[in-house]
Amino acid sequence: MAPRVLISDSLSPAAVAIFQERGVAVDVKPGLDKDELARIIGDYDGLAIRSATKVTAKLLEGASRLKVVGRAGIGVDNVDIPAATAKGVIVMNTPFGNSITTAEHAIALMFAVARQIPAADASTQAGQWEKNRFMGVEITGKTLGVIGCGNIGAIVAERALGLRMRVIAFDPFLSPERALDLGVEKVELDDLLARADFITLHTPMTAQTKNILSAEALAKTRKGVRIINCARGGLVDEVALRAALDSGHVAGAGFDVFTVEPAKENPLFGHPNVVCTPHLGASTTEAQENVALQVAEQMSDYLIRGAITNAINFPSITAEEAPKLKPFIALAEKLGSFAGQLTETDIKEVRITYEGGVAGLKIKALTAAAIAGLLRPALQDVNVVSAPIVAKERGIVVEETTRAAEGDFESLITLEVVTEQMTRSISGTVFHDGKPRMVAIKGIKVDAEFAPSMIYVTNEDKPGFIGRFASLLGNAGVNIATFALGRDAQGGSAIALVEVDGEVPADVLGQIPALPGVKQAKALRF
Ligand SMILES: NC(=O)C1=CN([C@@H]2O[C@H](COP(=O)(O)OP(=O)(O)OC[C@H]3O[C@@H](n4cnc5c(N)ncnc54)[C@H](O)[C@@H]3O)[C@@H](O)[C@H]2O)C=CC1
Ligand SMILES: O=C(O)CCC(=O)C(=O)O
Repeated sequence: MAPRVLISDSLSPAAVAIFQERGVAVDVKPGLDKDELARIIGDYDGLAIRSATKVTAKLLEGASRLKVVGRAGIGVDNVDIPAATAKGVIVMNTPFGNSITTAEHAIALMFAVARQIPAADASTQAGQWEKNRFMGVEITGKTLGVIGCGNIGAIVAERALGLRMRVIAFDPFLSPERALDLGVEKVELDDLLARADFITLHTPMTAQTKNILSAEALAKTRKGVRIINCARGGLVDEVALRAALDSGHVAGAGFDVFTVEPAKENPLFGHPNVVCTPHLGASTTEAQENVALQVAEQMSDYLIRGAITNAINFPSITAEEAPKLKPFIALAEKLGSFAGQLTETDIKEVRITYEGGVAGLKIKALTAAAIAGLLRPALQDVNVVSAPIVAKERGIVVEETTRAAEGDFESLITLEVVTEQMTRSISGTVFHDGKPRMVAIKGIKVDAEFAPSMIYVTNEDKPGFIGRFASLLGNAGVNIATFALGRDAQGGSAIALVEVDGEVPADVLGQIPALPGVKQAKALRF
């Protein structure tokens, strides 16, 4: 069945065409209320949104088929990422498609505030011709303080330099080299507050940036400063800003984003030196076409081919990598599953070694698959997206090593699982037939495929075991499909991996350890 996507916000129609071209069924239902959306979300594999749809933990509860949320835009603060991750839903955005447009909006607001253009327009069109009321300021030669100098902040900085402004930037992650390249001066926040004639915000909304322009920070700004916010409501304390505007300390503000949106009322509304737009930063035909095309391409690539681009909660996998990675993802998950089915105590550490060709693939995705397989016998709901977080929450240390091929295999994955009692290890590879195989357990060589129903036996390498074991299964009507054996030395420790048809009855499994020399017998399912 073709994957099905719901577009729940206003997206350019270009997205629909892309989904359909790629074989994804698509329904367009912008403006649903949260109950209506909750009622139908269970029918969809993908959800394409802008900023209006709120993807909450509650909505995700009913999203039984959902695999991907695609944000046609940058900020994903309307998506509960931890809840999506816990549910195994990939969240992707389009990090560049609307940056130029949003930067241009910030510059537009800066001019609008500097020259009070909206108020002057309203007055002129009302026939008032108030030439003396509107005295602006030049921006040439003024200092622009950019808070957050990433994609959009950097474009704003470039444009502002072109307008002959001086640009200073506060961004803890801006390297001195990048600052030099851009021609901006990297400064501390207090320095920026003290020096800037205009301040423009371009950070995401995080615990660190929330209220970054608090009452206290606003008090450190220059008298006559003008503040532009095209990033997120809540970066600036709106009540404190209104007070600073009323007192005349802040000369003007241009706001596109508000703490509560849609903003039907707001402390800033009604002040003569405030210019507001209804979150229009990304609203140009060009940007909307860019983000709609990009999100539809990314979501289709994931749903049809397993390629992951611009995911917030999973490493990227290109369309070329996806088919190469797929059999190794299956291998990693099955190796994890083998160890997980045998492990009954708390896991302390997981070490995964990637040797040869597989070491050149996206090992983060492989590790996530191995951990998902490992934890699933204990936690049914864990999946490739949520596994790394679940492991972290449980204090499991995960160590990855990559190296050149050392043994007989072009590619080899070895998983070691450390518990209080023991370290368990299993190695596997993928042969040219694309099927994952176990090639060593506890360092003992074997050659076995993963089958739906298997029995794993560890025993002493003594004559007679195979006959007695086969008779026990035969007498119980359990048919052996394949039988793989391995041992570390003649008369030493041996293992058997036996594929059987159908489930192994519990009473039959219970009789195996009573056979002479048998140490352990476990039924495994893959
Ligand atoms: N008004 C609108 O319609 C739009 C708003 N946006 C908003 O703009 C924001 C920025 O977008 P991009 O530039 O593409 O993101 P980006 O990730 O490229 O840049 C964000 C920058 O903020 C910096 N930053 C993070 N924490 C900081 C802190 N505590 N102090 C100072 N700087 C900090 C980062 O180092 C980074 O350089 C988005 O998160 C989104 O919320 C984006 C597009 C449209
Ligand atoms: O989709 C929109 O109109 C808002 C864009 C935005 O805020 C973002 O991309 O972060």
